[in-house]
Amino acid sequence: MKKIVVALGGNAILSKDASAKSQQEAIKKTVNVLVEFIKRGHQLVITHGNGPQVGNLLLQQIAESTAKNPVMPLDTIGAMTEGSIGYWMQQAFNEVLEKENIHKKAATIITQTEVSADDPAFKNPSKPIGPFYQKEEAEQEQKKHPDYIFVEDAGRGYRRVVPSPIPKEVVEYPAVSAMLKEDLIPIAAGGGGIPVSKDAEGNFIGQEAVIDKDYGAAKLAENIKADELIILTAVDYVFVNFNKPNQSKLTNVTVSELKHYIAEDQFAKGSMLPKINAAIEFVEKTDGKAIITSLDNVKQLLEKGVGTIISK
Ligand SMILES: Nc1ncnc2c1ncn2[C@@H]1O[C@H](COP(=O)(O)OP(=O)(O)O)[C@@H](O)[C@H]1O
Ligand SMILES: NC(=O)OP(=O)(O)O
Repeated sequence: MKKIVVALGGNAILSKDASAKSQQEAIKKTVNVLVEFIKRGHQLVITHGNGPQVGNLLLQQIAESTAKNPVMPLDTIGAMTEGSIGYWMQQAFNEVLEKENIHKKAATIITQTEVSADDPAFKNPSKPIGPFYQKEEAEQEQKKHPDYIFVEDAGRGYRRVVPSPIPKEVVEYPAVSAMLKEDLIPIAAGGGGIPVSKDAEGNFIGQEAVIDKDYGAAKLAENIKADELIILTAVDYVFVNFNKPNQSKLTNVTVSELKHYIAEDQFAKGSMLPKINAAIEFVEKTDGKAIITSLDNVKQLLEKGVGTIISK
């Protein structure tokens, strides 16, 4: 039995259609795969992204806001998406667990993640949120919101970027550990957790930011002393020379080999690099392993250890 934190990428929740129904359907498919970990006796903690959802909800709020019904700050919108995605996920899990006759329950913890108020990320927004825009659409949006920053996102279009500070600690990690002791399945640190930092009195205050869920998952895995961090995305393996004729997959790789590949610029900044950095962070700080693979490959991973496996 292993204690495993799984970080779910965008395709596990959202395809092209952002309706609630469509996201719930995608989550049901995802959960049908994740239940394989439970069937094999592992303890599972689920973390998920919220980049599209947090940006979409903010746009909805801006469109309908009035003085009496103001737009919420990003930390609060982050909490709302942790709630909505967590709700979809726990409902899907509990349905599958019941069907499979497994006497366990999943539940969501609205999780805060402590960050430093003077993290340099606040002056250098890098986390893409919300929808993709064509170049002309992004220019129109920029005119409407002169303070926003739009960047090209890994060849997929333009997106707004917001600050994404590095997690220092997942505030509610003891609640996650307590749930595991009770044989429950926690859904926690969704969207990396709500970014908070301490004020002069030592009280937490929300920050206008969105944490990278892979960094949030790595910190949670470290905090709860997990055996494995599994980052599920759209590719079965991490590759060197990705999308080039000499592309080759990484199966078993060490942290020092990965650092060498980072120096060669092998991993795209807005997509694979944060996953690699999160994996390195977890492996360096613990005795655990990190795995990067796809949701489609989970059975192969469980049966044959197929995927990119990162160790010290
Ligand atoms: N070296 C690489 N090896 C594998 N995939 C890479 C590499 N560089 C960039 N990628 C891309 O990164 C993507 C994963 O990042 P992203 O789509 O942002 O993740 P998420 O699943 O969290 O939404 C992969 O699907 C792939 O297209
Ligand atoms: N918070 C976060 O990293 O979300 P995405 O993975 O959806 O971008």
